[in-house]
Amino acid sequence: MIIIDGSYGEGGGQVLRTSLSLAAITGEAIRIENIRAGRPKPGLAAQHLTSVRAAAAICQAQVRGDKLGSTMLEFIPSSPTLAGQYSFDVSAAREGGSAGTVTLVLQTILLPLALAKGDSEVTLRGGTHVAHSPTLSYIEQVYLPAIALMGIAARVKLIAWGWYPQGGGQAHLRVSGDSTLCGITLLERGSLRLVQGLAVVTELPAHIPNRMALRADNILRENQLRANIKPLRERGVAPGAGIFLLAEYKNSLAGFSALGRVGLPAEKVAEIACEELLNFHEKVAPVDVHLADQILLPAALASSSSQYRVAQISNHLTTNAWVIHQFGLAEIEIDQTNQIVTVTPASAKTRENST
Ligand SMILES: Nc1ncnc2c1ncn2[C@@H]1O[C@H](COP(=O)(O)OP(=O)(O)OP(=O)(O)O)[C@@H](O)[C@H]1O
Repeated sequence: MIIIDGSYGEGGGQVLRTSLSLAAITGEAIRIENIRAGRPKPGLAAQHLTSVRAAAAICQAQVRGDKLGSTMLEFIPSSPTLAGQYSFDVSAAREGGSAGTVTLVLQTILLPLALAKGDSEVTLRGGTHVAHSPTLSYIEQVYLPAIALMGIAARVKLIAWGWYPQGGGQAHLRVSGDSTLCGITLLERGSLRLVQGLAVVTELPAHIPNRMALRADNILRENQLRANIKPLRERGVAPGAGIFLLAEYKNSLAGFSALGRVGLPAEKVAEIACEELLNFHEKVAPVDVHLADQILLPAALASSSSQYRVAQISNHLTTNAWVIHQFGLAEIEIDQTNQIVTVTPASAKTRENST
């Protein structure tokens, strides 16, 4: 049994989710202790518990400690990952519901399903655009295209917007199985072609997306960036607002978002997302700070090495590298000076040595 200290490094939910994905993929039994010890409310929250349940469903795992607030989890897979049709609801994990994000549940099971025999379809309910996590727009426009380059064919569709605090969103994921993962080299991003954007509201007046779009458009043009920002007003289960910007470089994609809340002017929401994008654009790296930690797992499981330059080395990145190391799957070198991540999967290393 592999024992993981959930308080290591970032000490958040990602230690748990990466461990769950790797347990499902390798069939290794795991125990995670001190879950989310680095957070003000440690232990499993609704999103984490749903991730545990989703991972357990796909590899028929026996689980101990799977309840809200639990700081210890044992997870013993009893079958290789089974492709199929699944449905998971984050709000069902807590009485009174939850807007916990579906995107992190999606990331927990996506790789195991891509490596399983056969195709899968997953319906996910909960938050779709929630702070401190990838939005579903980011998953669709940045994460999935990046891992497509590594051999994973998956598509996601937004069925209903889910914002904090009500949640109630829905997404549908299709994953092709039997994938063979290959490494990625992303050192130069090339020139910026266009910034695509969506300024969206549900159950709020049309002037809000229009003002977000106009402000973003003005800021980006003042900075000599070509932009195409569309305002969108949609129906939803509750009011919500946000802006999602996609920077399309010749060799890479990067995503930036900001969410509205009561009291925050529409223009300010646009400014927050634009500022993030402009900070990234000032640098030369092709991989944004969030994608940097998210592509580490497919890179570690690939049949060849990867190398990518990141805009920032985060605690999430170094912590995820540590978790992967606990499973002995890859050598990961993070060059702090040049901000380059080099991943040599154990399988690629064995092959290199034998040739
Ligand atoms: N704006 C964003 N765009 C894309 N990805 C994001 C964004 N913000 C955070 N992420 C990603 O979301 C993940 C968050 O992991 P983290 O462990 O902090 O999450 P969590 O389970 O919500 O936990 P916790 O409540 O423990 O912080 C990381 O992979 C990070 O890169």
